[in-house]
Amino acid sequence: MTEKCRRVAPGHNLTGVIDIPGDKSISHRSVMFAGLANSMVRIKNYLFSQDCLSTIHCMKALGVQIEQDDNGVLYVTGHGLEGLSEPRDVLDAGNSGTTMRLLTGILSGQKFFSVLTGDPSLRNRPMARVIKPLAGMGSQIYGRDSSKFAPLAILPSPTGLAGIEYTSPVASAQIKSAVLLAGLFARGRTTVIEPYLSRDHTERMLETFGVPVIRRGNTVSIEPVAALTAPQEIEVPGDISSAAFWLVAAAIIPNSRLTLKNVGINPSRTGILDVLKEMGAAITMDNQRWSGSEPVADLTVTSSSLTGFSIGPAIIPRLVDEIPVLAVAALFAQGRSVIQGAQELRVKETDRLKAVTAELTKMGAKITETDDGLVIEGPQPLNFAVCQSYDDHRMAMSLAIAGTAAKGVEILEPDCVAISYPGFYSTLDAVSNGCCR
Ligand SMILES: O=C(O)C1=C[C@@H](OP(=O)(O)O)[C@@H](O)[C@H](O)C1
Ligand SMILES: C=C(OP(=O)(O)O)C(=O)O
Repeated sequence: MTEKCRRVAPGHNLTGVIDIPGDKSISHRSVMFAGLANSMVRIKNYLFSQDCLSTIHCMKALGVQIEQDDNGVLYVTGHGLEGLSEPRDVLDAGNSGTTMRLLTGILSGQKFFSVLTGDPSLRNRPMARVIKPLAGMGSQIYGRDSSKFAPLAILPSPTGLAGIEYTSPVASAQIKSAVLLAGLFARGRTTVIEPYLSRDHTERMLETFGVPVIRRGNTVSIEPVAALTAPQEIEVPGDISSAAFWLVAAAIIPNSRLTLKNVGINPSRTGILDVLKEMGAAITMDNQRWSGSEPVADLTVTSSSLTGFSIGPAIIPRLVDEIPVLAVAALFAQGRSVIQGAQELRVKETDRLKAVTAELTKMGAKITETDDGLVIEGPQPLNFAVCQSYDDHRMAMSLAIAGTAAKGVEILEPDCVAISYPGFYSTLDAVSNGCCR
């Protein structure tokens, strides 16, 4: 049953231990890569959220065998790099930009016709950013409005794909990954150069599947291989973007202490830890270990007094999805916080700069939207408000944390949290009542 609105009560001293659900980016990639290999891969801690279910559905429609056992372990059996088959229907990426853009890279290297679509939000997100480099490799992709938007029709390339050296104007792991995945089907070397390093899960997973990857700063190159060599098992680390809500909540709500288990701490994702620590947050890291090619740790955060921060374009790719909740942290910090270079937020599930400004203003925040960021004056007295999530999961969860830390909030269209974090509200209830373990 879908809820029209959800009331979140003010909370105090959040305590407990939270098992952080699997990383969304790595979950998508694990099923895509395993689907291009030719022996069964066991995937543990896969994120069964709506976005990652979209990836499973699309890969199944492309002929990959995917089964799940009662413990939530996935068993994925592909038929090799040339083993995908023409889907009998339109592929639906739902709300997931990652599914659509990465699949566009894979599909542009196939010898069959396919069409990719998504929900109204995804059909409004820019796709020319992947079509342009892929067309440069010889792929044939057509989209709505002069190939700016989905639905996308992908035809077999008459010439086959050729490697490219592509300098991306945007630091985007989705663009980089789409080009590298197409590179698996291309003649010669494929290179992507980014202005700043975006998350590098694709590079790490390429290596796990036996593809030699050459990396120098923000430049990455691969050569095609005859076949991917699959690991027997992938264990997906917990998602630091989901952990971020609890990091901020425990940092700003007095007398809180939360331990977050099994969080991915890949350096291309840990911008949120750097900024919170610079603000004065008390965060410790224990039990550092490896989960395959990805580093993980348990994080403990206790409440403390915070000060404002100032961040610019270099760190944005390392915390791009955490900016809405970082804006919430800024509401509780002494002094001004400034975020610059975050124009990419305008092309996410909704325009997140606009949405954060509009909704936190309703709660009494002093926040100004700039062309590429936000300026937030903290701390201000905050009030209860009815706020819109814009059906954007990160907006809904950020508003829930703001309401918990302030005087409560009523969130419209609250169910979208299931896009990346289906158990979010039950975990919030549990830590608010101190009964999370
Ligand atoms: O590659 C990925 O898994 C992702 C990359 C980021 O998008 P961009 O590549 O558009 O920056 C991020 O916002 C998204 O949630 C997941
Ligand atoms: C932007 C996001 O995801 P995607 O681009 O995959 O829709 C997100 O999870 O915040």
